[in-house]
Amino acid sequence: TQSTRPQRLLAAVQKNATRGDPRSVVLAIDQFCRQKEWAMNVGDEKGCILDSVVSEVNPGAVLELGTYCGYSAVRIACLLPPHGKIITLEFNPDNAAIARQVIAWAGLEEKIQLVVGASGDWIPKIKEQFGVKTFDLVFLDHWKDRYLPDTKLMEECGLLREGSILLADNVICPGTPDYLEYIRNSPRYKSQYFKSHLEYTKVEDGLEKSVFLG
Ligand SMILES: CCCNc1ncnc2c1ncn2[C@@H]1O[C@H](/C=C/CNC(=O)c2cc(-c3ccc(F)cc3)cc(O)c2O)[C@@H](O)[C@H]1O
Ligand SMILES: [Mg+2]
Repeated sequence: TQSTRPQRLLAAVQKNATRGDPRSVVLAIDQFCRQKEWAMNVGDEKGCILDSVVSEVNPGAVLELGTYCGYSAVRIACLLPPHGKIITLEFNPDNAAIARQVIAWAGLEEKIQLVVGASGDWIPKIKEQFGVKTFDLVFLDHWKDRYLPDTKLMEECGLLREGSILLADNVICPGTPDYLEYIRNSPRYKSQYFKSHLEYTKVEDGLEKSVFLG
């Protein structure tokens, strides 16, 4: 039977990356996506911007919406401080199964909590289920029309504190117009656009970094 792209991406990690070496996993995925098949990972160029934001925030608690194959969860997790953790939500069980194996190959199972389910269902339950008070950093990379409703839900559920950082992928391509309009005009956020390119291409895209002001 025909394999899926996530399955072929995982095979490339297992073939080309060193077990327990997260940076070799990131490199193997980027090389696979550049040389073999494009896939919707945040990628190496926007990944460097993600790295700089993670390093600056030095987060103890990170939430990621949309794990896909685990590329950004691995990239974030290898920059976390010793007790830092990332909770990543993925509602497609096939993608979650691949991501779990990518995360295991990187040796980051202790730092990354992969939860299979929809963000809308899980955001209201995170506090009680995972003993998280608020998130220092949220990385949004799931369906683009869900960035805004999920941001409002995170506000309502008290998951954001003064100084929490939201970092959103794809605000240009595919685009998240309603989210951008809200976040850039809300007095409760201070936003900054980081111009870059769609992963593995020359097409414009970028990340929007927003600080919640409380
Ligand atoms: C109930 C839906 C909302 N809640 C959700 N909760 C948990 N996981 C969710 C999710 N939505 C989607 N997901 C998962 O995130 C992933 C989806 C990500 C969507 N991303 C994109 O569409 C995307 C698309 C592009 C893209 C850009 C240009 C192009 F020509 C083609 C594609 C580039 C990107 O960087 C992208 O992130 C999947 O694994 C999906 O199962
Ligand atoms: Mg993306």
